[in-house]
Formats: sequence, C-alpha cells, structure tokens
Amino acid sequence: MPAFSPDPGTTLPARRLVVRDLAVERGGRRVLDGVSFTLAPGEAMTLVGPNGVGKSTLIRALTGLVRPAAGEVRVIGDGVEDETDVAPHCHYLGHRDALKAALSVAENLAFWRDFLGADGGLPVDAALDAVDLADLADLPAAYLSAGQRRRLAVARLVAVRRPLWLLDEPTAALDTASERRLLELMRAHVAAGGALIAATHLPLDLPRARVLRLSPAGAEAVA
Ligand SMILES: Nc1ncnc2c1ncn2[C@@H]1O[C@H](COP(=O)(O)OP(=O)(O)OP(=O)(O)O)[C@@H](O)[C@H]1O
Repeated sequence: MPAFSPDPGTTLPARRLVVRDLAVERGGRRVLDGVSFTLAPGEAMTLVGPNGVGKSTLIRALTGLVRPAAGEVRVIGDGVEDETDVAPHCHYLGHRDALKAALSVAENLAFWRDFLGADGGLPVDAALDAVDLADLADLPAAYLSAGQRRRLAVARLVAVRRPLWLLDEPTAALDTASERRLLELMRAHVAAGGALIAATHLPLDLPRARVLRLSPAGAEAVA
C-alpha cells in the first residue's frame, strides 16, 4: 500500500464552516440547541458525547440532510456562491456506506467520481490502493465485508477532492491497520488545507484536533 501524500502544490480551496445557534428537532423533540462554532481551513474537530446526544444529527444538519429548527450553517470562502449550501463543499461519511451492491468495487468508485465531479481527486485505481482495496477492484460490492465496505466508502474521500469532511464514526468496522490508514488520510487532508469533523466514541490520534462535547445540557468546546 503506497503512502498517500497530497501534492503540496495542490492545496484544497479554503473553506470556513460557520455554525451559529443551531437547533435541531427529531421526532418533535429538540435534540440540539444553541450549537455554535467555527471550523477553519486546516482544522480538525472531534465530536464526542454519549449515545443519543445528537452527534449524527449535528453532522447531518451540517450537510443539509436535516433541516435545522433554528440557527444557520454557512460556508465562507473565495468564490462561494451559495453560502448556506454546504453539500457541494463537503464529503459526508455516514453509517451507511452508500454502495451499489451489483456494481464492482471499482465501478462504485467510478460512479461517485462521475456523480460528484472528480476534479483533482485520485484516479479510481490509486484511490483503491490508498485504502488497500486494489486487489478487490472487480468484486461486486455485495460481497464485501463490513470493514471492506467502509474502506470503499473512505476511498471516495480521496477520489473526489472536497475541502470539508463530515465523518460519522468513520473508524466503525475498521481493523487496526485500516484505522491507522484512515487517520493518515485525515492528517493529509488537514495538512493540505482541508477541514474535518469526526463524530467518534474512540479517541482519534489527530494532532491539535479540537473537541466539541455534546451533552444533554448543551454543546461545549473542550479543547
Ligand atoms: N428520525 C428520527 N426520528 C425521531 N428521533 C430521532 C430520529 N433520528 C434521531 N432521533 C433521536 O435523536 C437523538 C439523537 O440521535 P443521534 O443519532 O444524533 O445521536 P448520536 O449522538 O449520534 O448517538 P450514537 O452515539 O448512539 O450514534 C436520539 O434520541 C434519537 O433517538
């Protein structure tokens, strides 16, 4: 598996995520209230808190998949037209790996590159190599194990360059080597000027990562 090192000459477009007084309701109940933070280019933030506190809800609200009850989420950066539409600037890695079972591993990734626009991202074979899936390129995705499925979902992050990664428990189902590999990709992303948020129950070895702790009492920046 080759080391993935971003070309230092191709830094990501600088995008700042600004979240102000965000409130989100689920099933008629206010799950999040008054969440505010800013994430600058080159910053990583882990999102922690007990089961059911609203980590996935916050990440989905940031992507625009869940409509906030109050507050706003904005992307600020040069040349950004619609500042409230975060989706075109981000990758969302959720609990479901968004794979088409009948397509091969390589075809799944090629689909995402076409669909999302692969400007500057790694070619399919290199992206599969980055997650150690090159040997399974022709296998139908239906046959992948849970960890392999997750690795294929992770390959999307490097096959399509986006400045903001919103990751919901990204290490779920990954073995130790794959987890280490994902952390390398995350560090490389931040080093290239990208930003990321990762909801996690496990400590992630991300130097200088800020921590946003959610609790039933509210959100608190703890580092
Ligand atoms: N579609 C929904 N309808 C009703 N309630 C929901 C819905 N989705 C989430 N919830 C509730 O919102 C709360 C927050 O859920 P969320 O999945 O964001 O928590 P989490 O912090 O990510 O939890 P975990 O650590 O278990 O993954 C929970 O009480 C959950 O039951």
